[in-house]
Order: sequence, then C-alpha cells, then structure tokens
Amino acid sequence: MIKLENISFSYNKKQEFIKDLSLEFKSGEITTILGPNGSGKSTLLHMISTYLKPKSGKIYLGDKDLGKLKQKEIAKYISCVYQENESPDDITVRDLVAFGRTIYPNVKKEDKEENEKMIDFALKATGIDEIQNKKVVNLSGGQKQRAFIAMSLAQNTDVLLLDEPTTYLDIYHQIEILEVVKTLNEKYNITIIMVLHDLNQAINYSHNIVIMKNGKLIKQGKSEQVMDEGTIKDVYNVTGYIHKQDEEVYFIPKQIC
Ligand SMILES: Nc1ncnc2c1ncn2[C@@H]1O[C@H](COP(=O)(O)OP(=O)(O)OP(=O)(O)O)[C@@H](O)[C@H]1O
Repeated sequence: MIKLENISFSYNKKQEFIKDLSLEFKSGEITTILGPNGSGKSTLLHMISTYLKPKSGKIYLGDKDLGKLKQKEIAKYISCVYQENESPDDITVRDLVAFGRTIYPNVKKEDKEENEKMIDFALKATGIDEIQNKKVVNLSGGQKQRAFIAMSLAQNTDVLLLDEPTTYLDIYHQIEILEVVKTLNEKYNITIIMVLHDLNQAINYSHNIVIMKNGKLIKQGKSEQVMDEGTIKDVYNVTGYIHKQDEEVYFIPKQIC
C-alpha cells in the first residue's frame, strides 16, 4: 500500500497548492487519478515517485518512509513513465529497455544473465520483442509508449506510475496501451497508479478512482461510487448522463456549464 499522510506542497512560497492531503493507494490494484487540467494529478504522481518532495507530511510504501530512502533504493520499488519521454537519438528499443536495469549490478555473469532475462521479459510483456532492434526515433507513438513502459518494467518494481500514457495516441493504440497496463496488473500483480483524461477509460480500466481539483482530493473509491453526474459537473463543469448497462458504466457528456 502507498499511503500519503498529511501532505502539503507548493511550487512557490506564497501559496500552498496541496494542503494536508491524506490518501491511500491499495497494492495490486489499478488506481486512476482524474481531474481537470491543473488540478494536481501530475504533482501527486511526482510526489509518489519522489521526483517532487512534499513540504510537509510523509509518503509510505508499506512501512517504508519514502522520504528516508535513497533514490537508488526507491527505484527498486517504484518506476515511472512520464508524460514527455525522451531518449538518445540513436538508441535501439532493446538498449532503451536496458536502461531500466541500470540500478542493478552488471558485473558477474549471473547479474548479466538476470539483466538480459528481465529485458526479454519486459519486451515480451509489452509486445515489442519483434521490434527490439529498431531505433526508438523510428517508432510510432504507440510503439514508443510501449518501449518506455517496457523500460520501467525492466526495472522490476512492484509499483508503476504512468502519467497520461495514452496522450497523442489514436483510439486503437490507446486501448492497446490500457490492455498492456491491465495485463501487467492482472498477470504480474503490479500496482498501477496512472493519470488519464478519458472518464470512460478510467471507469473501464481501474479498480479505484481518485478525483482531484485545485490540489484537493474530491473523491476516492470504486467508479460506481464516485462517478456520478453531480460530481462530474462540479469537477469538470460539464453536464451529461451516466449510462448503466449490464454492469458497465459510461459517462456521456452533453454540454459545458
Ligand atoms: N514546475 C512548476 N512550477 C510552477 N507551477 C507548476 C509547475 N508544475 C505545475 N505547476 C502548477 O501546478 C498546478 C498543478 O499542475 P499539475 O501539472 O500537477 O496538474 P495536472 O492536473 O497534472 O494538469 P494537466 O491535466 O494539465 O496535466 C498547475 O496550476 C500548474 O500550473
């Protein structure tokens, strides 16, 4: 479990953006963070990855206080795919994925074998083993996103953070990424915390949803508990209908308020 305890955070001294936020993310589940632009979704994710440090409060992974661990130690537990992913121009997919192993030893023969095994696993699990010798610059958006997820997977962490993993992708490739995410969770028991903008994809692919606005937690729970017309209107200023069919829930937007 990841637990945020009384977290406060500010980008500038004058104004506190996140105040006294407490929140839990269950292990083995997919949690999606929703909220309008600027609501603090990425900020929250960056604090969990420890890229950003809270001004006060603590973040625990199980019983470990993340604020007390070294970066190299944290990288064994939590990996992150950011919104903007950059790689050296000339690198192949396999070499990119191998970056996920830089925190592990690579001197002894057994270390090298373990590293290669994990790289093979990550390439297969994300369905890109056949393009492993291609240059990353020549990949399509969907392939590139899978390559970066594979790099995080090679890091072999229990927790994977994904910041808008479907951005810039067409609907086919969005679903393809979300199916990879689902497989990583179901087959390999990886705890996923991701940021999405599509409400229906969040409903379909998450065990839990966290809704943020203006740096505040608005709601958290299963989609059927938190995704109602009133909440969506309050948070996004959009009216619409919740449609329920055969235990499936959809939000159909109507108009802005
Ligand atoms: N590096 C920064 N310096 C100053 N302010 C920042 C910085 N990064 C983000 N902010 C501000 O903090 C607030 C929250 O930003 P954040 O990126 O966490 O929101 P978000 O919900 O992820 O937004 P989006 O959906 O647009 O990606 C915004 O007002 C943003 O302008």
